[in-house]
Amino acid sequence: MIARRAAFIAGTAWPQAGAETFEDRNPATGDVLAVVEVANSDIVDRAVEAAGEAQASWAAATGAERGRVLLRAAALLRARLKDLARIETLDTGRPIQETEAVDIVSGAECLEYFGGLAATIAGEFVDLGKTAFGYTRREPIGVVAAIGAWNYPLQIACWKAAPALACGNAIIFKPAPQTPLTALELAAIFKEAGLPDGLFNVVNGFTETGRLLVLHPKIRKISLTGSVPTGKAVAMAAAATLKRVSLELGGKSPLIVCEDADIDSAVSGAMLGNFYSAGEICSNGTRVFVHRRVYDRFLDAVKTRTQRLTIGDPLDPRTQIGSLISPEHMDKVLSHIEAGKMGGAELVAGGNRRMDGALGRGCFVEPTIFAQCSDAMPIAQEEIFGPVMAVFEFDTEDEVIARANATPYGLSAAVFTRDLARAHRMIARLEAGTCWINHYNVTPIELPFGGMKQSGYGRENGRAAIEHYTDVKSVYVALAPVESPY
Ligand SMILES: NC(=O)C1=CN([C@@H]2O[C@H](COP(=O)(O)OP(=O)(O)OC[C@H]3O[C@@H](n4cnc5c(N)ncnc54)[C@H](O)[C@@H]3O)[C@@H](O)[C@H]2O)C=CC1
Repeated sequence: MIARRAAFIAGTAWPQAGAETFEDRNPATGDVLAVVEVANSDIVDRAVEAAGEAQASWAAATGAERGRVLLRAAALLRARLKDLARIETLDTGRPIQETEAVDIVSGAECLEYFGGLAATIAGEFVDLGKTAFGYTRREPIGVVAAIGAWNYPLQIACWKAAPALACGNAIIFKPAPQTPLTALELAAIFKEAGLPDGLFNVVNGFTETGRLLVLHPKIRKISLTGSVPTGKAVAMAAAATLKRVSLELGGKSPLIVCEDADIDSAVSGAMLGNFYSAGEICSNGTRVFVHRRVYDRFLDAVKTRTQRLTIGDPLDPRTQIGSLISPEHMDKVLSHIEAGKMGGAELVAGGNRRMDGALGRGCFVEPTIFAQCSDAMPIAQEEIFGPVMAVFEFDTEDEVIARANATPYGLSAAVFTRDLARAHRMIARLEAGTCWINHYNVTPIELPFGGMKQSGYGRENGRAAIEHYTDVKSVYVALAPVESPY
């Protein structure tokens, strides 16, 4: 029997009589995994009410008390890693070798990091001379809502919930409709870890449910992971109530391979930055700029290693490239590949949907490399969010920096070189919020993550996240009688 999944509010499943529903499918097979209730305005109101009721006493708890709950939740995530990774693989189509190695671990690390940090969240003392001093308090914002994308559902839920809860807020999370399952598992884990009811709620649905959250007068902040057009719509709608907004959006990031780079490492970085999760990663380095002197060597190596990748059943531990998220998304990716073929780029590897055997039931696309790309081609400008690498030649440092920055996005960038002075010089000139030197797509929780330009604003992870989940209250304390002209 296919499970029916309701919202999770005030510590319990919250079914809704007569609710509109949608089917959540495994994209690798087309099988229905669950029937999910769409949260309407009554459900969203109920979630906001539950969150508001719970938040005051959570804010009054000490940071250490809040941190202990997050640490217990992290331990439960680690204990259930295999089960959670399996659910994530069924829901996203991503290989089990990825979900077991990254998703659940990253979620647990985030809860551990902010669990540890919770007791250190503090304001500052300000000396104002003999007659006064001041201090600031870092106070929770109140009820916050977070809206997720479908590529890393559990990780996104943890990256938003951990700092929000550590700072004393209550949170309402809306997963992407393609991947509703693991947020509900996380809700159950929080409850088991002792998180008071009402502090972590889950509502499901599409754009309309998201809009209800963004417009709700009692929600004080929105954190979105999604596409650039959604980010703009959310920022505009949030202006009606002047909500605070954090946006983690898309990108078309540059990965630069200098002539003195370790080419094997650069190839590994470019493959990680284009084919991991079948390319469904916002920070991917989809524009690979290679110095003319090492261009052929790089291209030969990346072609050979890409053609060896194993496409297959996401549940098979040997599979390296799984299914894309949905037939609609696959069609979009395939049309970008067609545009690449028609637009004059040289197809070096891949370029097709895989239909053999059981793969025909899913959304499997070969890892694809285009070479001899020019900056004006659509595949060089549009975010594809699939396994498509575009390779460009360059001659000079100034030239490649200008070309790398010539995009409305600014999420990530990387430089591969053995000359560390050059690496730092180039990184300082690149317009991107998250950068790597001689690596790609590693995102340790300790480092802030986020974008510049149209890739969004606000930061997740690191101490920087605390600023985005707290308000600052300034307090002036007089130590002498009030001097007044009246
Ligand atoms: N920078 C980052 O951290 C990441 C960014 N992304 C970006 O996300 C995109 C892919 O994810 P999708 O789920 O297709 O993005 P999307 O923008 O279509 O949807 C994201 C979420 O927003 C909700 N939503 C859509 N319209 C809304 C509205 N008007 N008001 C409120 N909520 C709304 C959706 O239901 C979903 O939960 C890519 O462009 C990718 O670059 C994905 C992962 C990480």
